[in-house]
Amino acid sequence: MYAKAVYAGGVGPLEVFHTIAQAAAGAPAAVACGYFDGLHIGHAAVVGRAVQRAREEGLCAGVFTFTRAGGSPERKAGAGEIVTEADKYAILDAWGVQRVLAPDFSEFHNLEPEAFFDEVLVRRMGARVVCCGADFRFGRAAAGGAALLEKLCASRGVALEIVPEVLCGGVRVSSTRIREMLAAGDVKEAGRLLGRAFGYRLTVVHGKRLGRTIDSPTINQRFPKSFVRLRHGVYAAAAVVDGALLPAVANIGLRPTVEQTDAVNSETYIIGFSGDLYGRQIEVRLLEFLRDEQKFASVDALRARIQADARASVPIAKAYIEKTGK
Ligand SMILES: Cc1cc2nc3c(=O)[nH]c(=O)nc-3n(C[C@H](O)[C@H](O)[C@H](O)COP(=O)(O)O)c2cc1C
Ligand SMILES: Nc1ncnc2c1ncn2[C@@H]1O[C@H](COP(=O)(O)OP(=O)(O)O)[C@@H](O)[C@H]1O
Repeated sequence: MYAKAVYAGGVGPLEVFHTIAQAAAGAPAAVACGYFDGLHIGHAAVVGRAVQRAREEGLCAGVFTFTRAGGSPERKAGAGEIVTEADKYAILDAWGVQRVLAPDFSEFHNLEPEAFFDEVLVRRMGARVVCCGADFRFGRAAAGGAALLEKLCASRGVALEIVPEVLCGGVRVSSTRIREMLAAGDVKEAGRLLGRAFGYRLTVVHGKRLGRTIDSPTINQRFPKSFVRLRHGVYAAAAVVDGALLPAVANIGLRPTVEQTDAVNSETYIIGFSGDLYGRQIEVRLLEFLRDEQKFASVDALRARIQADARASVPIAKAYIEKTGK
């Protein structure tokens, strides 16, 4: 695993450290803390406060988060990830974050809360300001909460901002709520809680070379094993190619008409596009659920249905592209 990566974009290059041990002692910073799966509008409020405090006080805008390959806090066990790790950094970058420390959970889960605060937040991240949500837990066995954090911040001269919960429809915005919506195919509602359309940027891999023969070439993308569960079926979609948003239609599922597999595939026909996208990272955004995946009696029936799906998607995708502007 690489220790440090630099992403371009945002206000400057974003530095990402993947181990605590290799993160050099940081410049004075305002640090947002959390797992931040999905980077929804509640997370945007917490990270946004750190970015704003950093700008006002001449500090570095930092985020402490973590990965879960080697273990997971109990309350997050088994929950699929709403954003891939790479997308998480890209979004934080766009939000104006400059420095991320994202070790694996296994590297710090045994630290006592005081050690976590002093060694990780203050020394490695240079925290002068800490921003988190009211339910932030830290330290071994999640022993530390807001009250202890307040005490530690006060005794070390660190400012603390506990950012109030963000509500949508009177209910707290949460990653759990978004996962439930995605499992039900409700990508529109999930998009409301995310503050952007739900999507993923993944590498385009080779498929069966069948799409091109039925007038609907599709980019095939494989979800990471840890990814959130999506309702299988066909979605109105948009794809980002060379910075342009294009109307598309996507099938998420197992393609029972042409295959027997348990590997979930994302296949997207980009309407009106032609070109070679193999090996590229392409972002697909799901806008609206159209229908369930079906096993068709013939490839001809599948071909006709995909053309009808594309026609159904176009007005939805065009309206989205017009509204989003790019
Ligand atoms: C809009 C759309 C809808 C689809 N719906 C189904 C479906 O209901 N059932 C199915 O078995 N495959 C479905 N597929 C997947 C096709 O089987 C697949 O795209 C086609 O076989 C081409 O495969 P290839 O990309 O490997 O060449 C759909 C694909 C698209 C783009
Ligand atoms: N309009 C389009 N939408 C999606 N992919 C396209 C389009 N036009 C060309 N392509 C290219 O064709 C490939 C898909 O063709 P297809 O016959 O479905 O083959 P595969 O078996 O690799 O899915 C894509 O990976 C991409 O490189």
